[in-house]
Amino acid sequence: MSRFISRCKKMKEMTSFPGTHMVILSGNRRTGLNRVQPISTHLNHIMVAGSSTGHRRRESLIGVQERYKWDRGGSDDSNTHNPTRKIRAEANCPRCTKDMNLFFSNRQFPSTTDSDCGGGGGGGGGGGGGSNLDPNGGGGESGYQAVNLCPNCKTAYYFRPYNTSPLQGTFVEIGRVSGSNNNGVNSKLSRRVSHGKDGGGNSNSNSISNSIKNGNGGEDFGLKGSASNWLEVSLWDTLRSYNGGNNGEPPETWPPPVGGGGNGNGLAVHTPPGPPFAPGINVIRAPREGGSGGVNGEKNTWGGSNLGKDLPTPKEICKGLDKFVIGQGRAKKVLSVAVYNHYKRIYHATLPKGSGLDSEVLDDDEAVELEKSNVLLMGPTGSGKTLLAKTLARFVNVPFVIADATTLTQAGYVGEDVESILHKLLSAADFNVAAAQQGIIYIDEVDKITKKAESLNISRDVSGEGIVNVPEKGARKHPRGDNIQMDTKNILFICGGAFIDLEKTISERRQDSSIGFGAPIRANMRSGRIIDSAVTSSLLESVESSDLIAYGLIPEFIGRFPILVSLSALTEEQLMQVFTEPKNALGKQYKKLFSMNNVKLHYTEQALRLVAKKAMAKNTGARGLRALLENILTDAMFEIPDNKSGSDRVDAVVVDEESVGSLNAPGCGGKILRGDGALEQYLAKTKDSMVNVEVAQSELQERDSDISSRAMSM
Ligand SMILES: Nc1ncnc2c1ncn2[C@@H]1O[C@H](COP(=O)(O)OP(=O)(O)OP(=O)(O)O)[C@@H](O)[C@H]1O
Repeated sequence: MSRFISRCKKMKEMTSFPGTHMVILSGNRRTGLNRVQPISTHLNHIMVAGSSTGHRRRESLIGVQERYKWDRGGSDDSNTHNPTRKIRAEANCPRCTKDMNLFFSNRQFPSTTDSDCGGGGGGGGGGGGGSNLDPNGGGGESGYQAVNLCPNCKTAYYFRPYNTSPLQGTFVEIGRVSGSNNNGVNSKLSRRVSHGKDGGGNSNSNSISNSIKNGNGGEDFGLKGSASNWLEVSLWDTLRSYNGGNNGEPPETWPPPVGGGGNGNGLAVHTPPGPPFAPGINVIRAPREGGSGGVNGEKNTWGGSNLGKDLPTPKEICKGLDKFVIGQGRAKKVLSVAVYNHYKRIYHATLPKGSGLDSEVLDDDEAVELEKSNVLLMGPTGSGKTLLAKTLARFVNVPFVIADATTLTQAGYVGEDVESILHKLLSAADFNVAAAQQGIIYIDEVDKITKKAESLNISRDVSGEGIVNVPEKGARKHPRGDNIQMDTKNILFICGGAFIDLEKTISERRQDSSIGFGAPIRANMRSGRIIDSAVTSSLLESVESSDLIAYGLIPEFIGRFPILVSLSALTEEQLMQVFTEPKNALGKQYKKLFSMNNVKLHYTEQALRLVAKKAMAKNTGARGLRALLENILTDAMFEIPDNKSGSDRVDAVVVDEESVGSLNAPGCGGKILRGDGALEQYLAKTKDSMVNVEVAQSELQERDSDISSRAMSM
């Protein structure tokens, strides 16, 4: 019981942490020390230097200036009509979310929103950098005045603000520093950006600045004017256009959005990969190296709430699922809505209140906090629970991992624990913490752990809310190792289980309906007869939390899963469809495998039906199909790689009824056809024999009718 409770509580813990992901700063200009309202783990704290409004403010900021040794560039604090404020914000790195200092000046802020903004402008050093980067000696037009380097993941950014309250702007990722030189931008980075003219000062930084400015054939595409269009690249539109000829399903590998990579400007425009950035914050990613993966080989485009308004609608998601999953119409619908709502909720939480950006939300609703809705899938083995969860993750382009509830342990036991599952998720996200924090974790076999519950031993506070420290190296106990903090608030948990005989528990609850539905089921149960699968499905559709508690799951755990979805066992017809129809159909997979040896693979319809019947008899659903097919084809797969020629060459492998055998006995396996044109000859022959069978049958019918008419006339 204790281990079970503990496991459940861990899951509960993981599903309940709150967290903040906002990237918007709100400044309080009157104090001169702008602090972020409690909204951001990404931009935590802001300080402003240089002011036109009084000594108190200036004094309070001197310390800040000295502390960070800001280069004042071309600004003149005494020029009260044209002041430039230099700003340091404590932020979280858009890539790894760890703390970093963000330096910039206000000189690019629009005057309408910031009346004391003016010309001039210098820059500050960021992270490990620290120099005036304005190529025009501090008064240039680029708007990039400082390199900000994340001390943790060594990613270098420019930050270009365009509004102060709330602070909004653009992170421009310059690249990532490899090696151990943290003192600014190292040679790798400088090589990548070395096209610019040297404006003096720190040469690396200057060339970075200039390369961004001049990267597009010397034109300043530097995030003014056209930049806003440039930044409004829609990931989903990109996806759609990318998939123009691909029927709208998600790509195997997500493409860099339009404008990235090869557009000549040396930068890829990406929706940020991780934290749910509000519309006011953009991230422009550095170009990929080698054409795939991120700068360090990692995937650098993630979706989730970053899709914003381009998040596919439930109908679009459902339509996409249809391409991969046979049947399960109701489950697809419920899941599409759940996933859509999940990421919509995260996206809306990032919108600055009262900014007008969240205009769809009525004022009265602003105080309403939306809770996460994790999903519990109930259905027999091989009905598509895991497949649905995996395909959903693919559609919204978030990292996905599968864990097994039976191996979930409390710390100290052998097996997986919360930290290792989260580490897996991090790994699936290429260690992009922010992306992992929006990933999907599928926990299989949650029904199995109920029976193992032994005694109550709670090692963690069940209502515990906070951040999970995930050891960087993935080991569970890693006292001296570095930890990566992960907030589980926005991780979507989908749990699955077969819940064998749950229908009986449901039917017991419904026993008050002594006439109609409940009665025949109880009669069946009393007589020990198997409940018809259609009746089972209907019962499971009416499952309630109380049924699951009666079944053995603990209430606290069930409480975390407001969305209950049942899946039905696939019918024979649907199992046949699984062979041929889905995008990644089993039949197609084996055909591909054989084609790699230049061998054709042919299944007859009767053979597939027989395989489906066998899977039904074994109660393994679609999961059993692969094992059956594998058995049938093993000998052929053993044979075909030995390359032969002429009449010995394997032309094709045919799977017919004989290959499959009978319900209880194996068949002879795939038939190997040798020699050129062997398959055509086989098909012609079987067509002939099928025609012959049809002729024989019609002759038989004629004879029968002849006999009956003769009988009538007698
Ligand atoms: N509805 C379906 N449509 C298409 N393929 C399916 C479907 N259900 C299962 N499959 C196939 O069967 C395999 C196993 O399915 P899946 O892992 O999703 O089953 P499950 O319901 O999660 O089973 P288990 O409870 O045993 O984990 C998948 O790889 C998939 O190819």
